[in-house]
Formats: sequence, C-alpha cells, structure tokens
Amino acid sequence: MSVFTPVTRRSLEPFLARYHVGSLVNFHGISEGVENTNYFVDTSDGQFVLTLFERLNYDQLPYFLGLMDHLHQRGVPTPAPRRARDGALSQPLLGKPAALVDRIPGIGVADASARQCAAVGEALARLHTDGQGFDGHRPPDRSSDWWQATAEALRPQLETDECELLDDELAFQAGVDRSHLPSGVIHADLFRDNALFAGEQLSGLIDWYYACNDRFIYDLAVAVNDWCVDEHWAPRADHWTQLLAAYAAVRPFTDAERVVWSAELRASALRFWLSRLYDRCFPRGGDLTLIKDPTPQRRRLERWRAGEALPLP
Ligand SMILES: Nc1ncnc2c1ncn2[C@@H]1O[C@H](COP(=O)(O)OP(=O)(O)OP(=O)(O)O)[C@@H](O)[C@H]1O
Ligand SMILES: N[C@@H](CCO)C(=O)O
Repeated sequence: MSVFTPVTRRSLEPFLARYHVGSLVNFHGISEGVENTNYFVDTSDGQFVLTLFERLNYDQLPYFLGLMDHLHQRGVPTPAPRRARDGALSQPLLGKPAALVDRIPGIGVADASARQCAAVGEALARLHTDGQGFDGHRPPDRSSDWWQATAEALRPQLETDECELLDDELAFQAGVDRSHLPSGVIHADLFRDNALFAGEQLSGLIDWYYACNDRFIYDLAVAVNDWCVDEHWAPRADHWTQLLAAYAAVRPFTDAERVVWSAELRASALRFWLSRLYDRCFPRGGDLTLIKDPTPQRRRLERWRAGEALPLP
C-alpha cells in the first residue's frame, strides 16, 4: 500500500470545505499505486478519490488535471477532476498539492480478456485523436535523457549481466530514427492497473500523471507490453490482435510507425525495467509502500530483442 503522507480527518475536513462536495463521511487509504498518496473519500454528496502529489508541484498540475477535464468533456473514459470554490483544480493539503476527482466504478483487471483489450485499444486511440484539441504541452519525463541518467545511477548496484543488457539496449535505442512519428498527448503509463472495468465495460482510464506530448506509437507499445502478454511474457495473439485492431479502427498506423514498432516495444520495457530497478535500489519512505518487481520488464525486453513481437496490423 502506498500512503506516503497520512491524512487525518482534521486535515481533510477543511480541505473538502474548499469544494462543493458536501461534508466528510468516510475515508481510507488506497492500497495500489506507487507514485502518489491516494485516498477514497466519501462525502454526503458523492464518492471521490483524493490524490496528494508526492513528486509533482503546482506548476505541473494544470496539464494533468486540465487534460483529464478536456478528455472527460469529450467522452474519453476518464474521471472528472473537481474544481474548488476558487475555480482551481488543485489545492494544498499537508504541504503537498492535492486534487479531488470523481471515483469511477469498476476494478482493475489482472487477467484481461481480449474484449477488454479491444476496449483499451479504442480508448487509447480516442485519447490520441481527441487529445489533439488540448492546448497544454509537456515534454516526456521518461525520455532517453532520463534512461541515461537512471542507468548511470543504477550501474554500481547492478549485476554484470544486467549492465551488459542495459548498455546494449541503450546503444540500440540511440540509433532508432524517431523523427517522423505522429505525436501528441499520450498517457504513457497505461498498464492494467490504470484502467477500471465494470464487467467488459471500460469505466475509465486513471493515473494521468505521466501524461505528456510524445509519440503515439510508444504509448501503444506501453499498453501492449502490459495487456497483451501471457504469464511468461510471450505475446497473447488474441489480445494483441484485438487491441491493435480496435486502435487502428480509430487511428490507422503510418508506415513509419510500422518500422519502429518493435523498437518502441523495447523502449517501453526498458523504461519500466529502469524505473522498477531504480525503486528497488533507491526505495522511498512511506507508511506502506509497494515496490514492483523489475524482472518481468526485463523478460519482456529480452523477448522483444529476440524478435518475438507480433507486427502491427
Ligand atoms: N478516479 C478513480 N476512481 C476509482 N478508483 C480510483 C480512481 N483513481 C484511482 N483509483 C484507485 O486508486 C488506485 C491507485 O491510483 P493510481 O494508479 O493513480 O496510483 P498512483 O500511485 O498515483 O500511480 P501509479 O499507478 O503510477 O503507481 C488505483 O489502482 C485505483 O484502485
Ligand atoms: N506502471 C508503472 C508504475 C508507475 O509508473 C509500473 O508498473 O512499473
């Protein structure tokens, strides 16, 4: 469970009074998540999720919360962020920036069905197309510069075989031409725990705090890397095909995207392998914090390096 900043009733009540959400009934910390402190909050007017941003500052929030607002208004399944009485989408709480969004129904799916994959593919493509009208801009914070800096910090802590794999992959990635790829707003972290389903119905995409302007095909690779592999991290053909087909029905792929597809899958596995290694080697404090295992991302990377990825349709 990740509660880095414990919230008390005494601190929460004056915070909620700044919104039109009624009075506090109940609240409790949320067990999933590794980035921020999250609480479910029930009030006399509804059910909400409170997020205290542990690493983001006030200047960064308008992009994420404004984007959620933009997408929600266009029917892309996303929770609506609430505005405080002063019109702002965030307010301070316990010295951290915090936001209140509507709690959406449903649960994350550990074992997604092929139909659920199709729903995710369609929603991702709609994010990419409907996000075009959003006027915010944010560079990626997990780009190749971050890969290099993180690799440097990690090297003294890694085994020899890990260092060799890392260095070889970084060298490969440095040679990939990404200059002609369609780009715009992306989610950048669309794992299974960041989509909630009520049955086969996708109720919403959550956790927008890595969203940025970057390559659409990379965003798709992040999703496929998580949604469309089996327990040995090999491609699941039905999931893979359905997610990509549903995506392409909304936004067809370009030739340049087909060329880089396998490299983008590798980039995605590399990014999450690195961040999980980093969290393992340099854990953050917190009441109860969850550290995700880096090994499954390494295994995916090895599979994509071995040419086991399925092509784009
Ligand atoms: N709007 C929402 N409606 C319902 N449940 C939500 C909502 N937002 C978050 N949750 C719940 O809170 C959990 C943690 O949220 P989230 O994934 O955003 O955590 P995080 O620590 O901010 O991010 P990360 O997944 O990157 O670690 C989710 O798995 C989900 O169960
Ligand atoms: N989705 C990420 C955690 C948050 O970025 C992972 O599974 O490593």
